Amino acid sequence: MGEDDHELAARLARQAGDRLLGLHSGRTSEVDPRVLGDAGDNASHELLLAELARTRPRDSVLSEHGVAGPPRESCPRVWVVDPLDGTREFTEPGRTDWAVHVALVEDHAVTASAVALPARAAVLDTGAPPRLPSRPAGRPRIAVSRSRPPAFVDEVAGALDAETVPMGSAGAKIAAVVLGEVDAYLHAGGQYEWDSAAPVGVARAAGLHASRLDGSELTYDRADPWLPDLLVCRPELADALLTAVSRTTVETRSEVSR
Ligand SMILES: Nc1ncnc2c1ncn2[C@@H]1O[C@H](COP(=O)(O)O)[C@@H](OP(=O)(O)O)[C@H]1O
Repeated sequence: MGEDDHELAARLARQAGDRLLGLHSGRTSEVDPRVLGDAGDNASHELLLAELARTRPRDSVLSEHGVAGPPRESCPRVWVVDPLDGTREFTEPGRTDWAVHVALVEDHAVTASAVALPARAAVLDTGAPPRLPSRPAGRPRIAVSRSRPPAFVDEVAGALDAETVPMGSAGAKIAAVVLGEVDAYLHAGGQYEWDSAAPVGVARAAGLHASRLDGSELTYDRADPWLPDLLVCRPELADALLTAVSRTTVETRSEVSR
């Protein structure tokens, strides 16, 4: 029997990650970060699209950098991929908070996915999700964007006496929750389906809570891929975090600001 969808997602995320690491090893200090970031986005995107066309020719693909395969509207299986999440961090020497996302979406839900963290030599996938470690004693830790931390998070952190942990890449932040390095990831103000589909699939498979900030379902493969806010956290913190978010006075959503 050939690879199942979980195995395929994991293999493609790993291979794309290896290709990205290869670009790092050929780097010289003179390389313009924007050129390196674009080279990474393109190389990973091309690898993922070529392999998906070869192994799943009847499926549709929605990538941050383009679409492929049959039209999404008529296709029951859609791969939602982010070839390089955390492009900025990828270009900064020594950082490990960047990722490759590969997710299969059926009926608006993620049914198989993988997140590669190439600089940590790790791939998390829905076929063999990691076991959530028990939470260490101490204040809760909330991962937030290092470049665009949402203003309301300080209010939420205050309500839970939590500390915030700035980090790049939605995939790296959700992986940090899955691996027990932080307890939650909060985001608002803008994102697209490819930023969260694969890591949310892995988080759910590992038993974590994942939702919009109002507690509603995260749904994928919609006509408009804009998906501006989310909460991923340990299940025991979900009620407290959703309540704290609902009580914030700072604007939590900016659906019009893309
Ligand atoms: N306000 C916003 N609008 C659109 N995309 C956003 C955004 N804030 C974060 N993102 C995207 O979400 C991903 C993680 O962001 P962050 O590191 O700030 O947490 C990044 O994806 P890419 O690196 O694939 O572009 C970033 O572009």
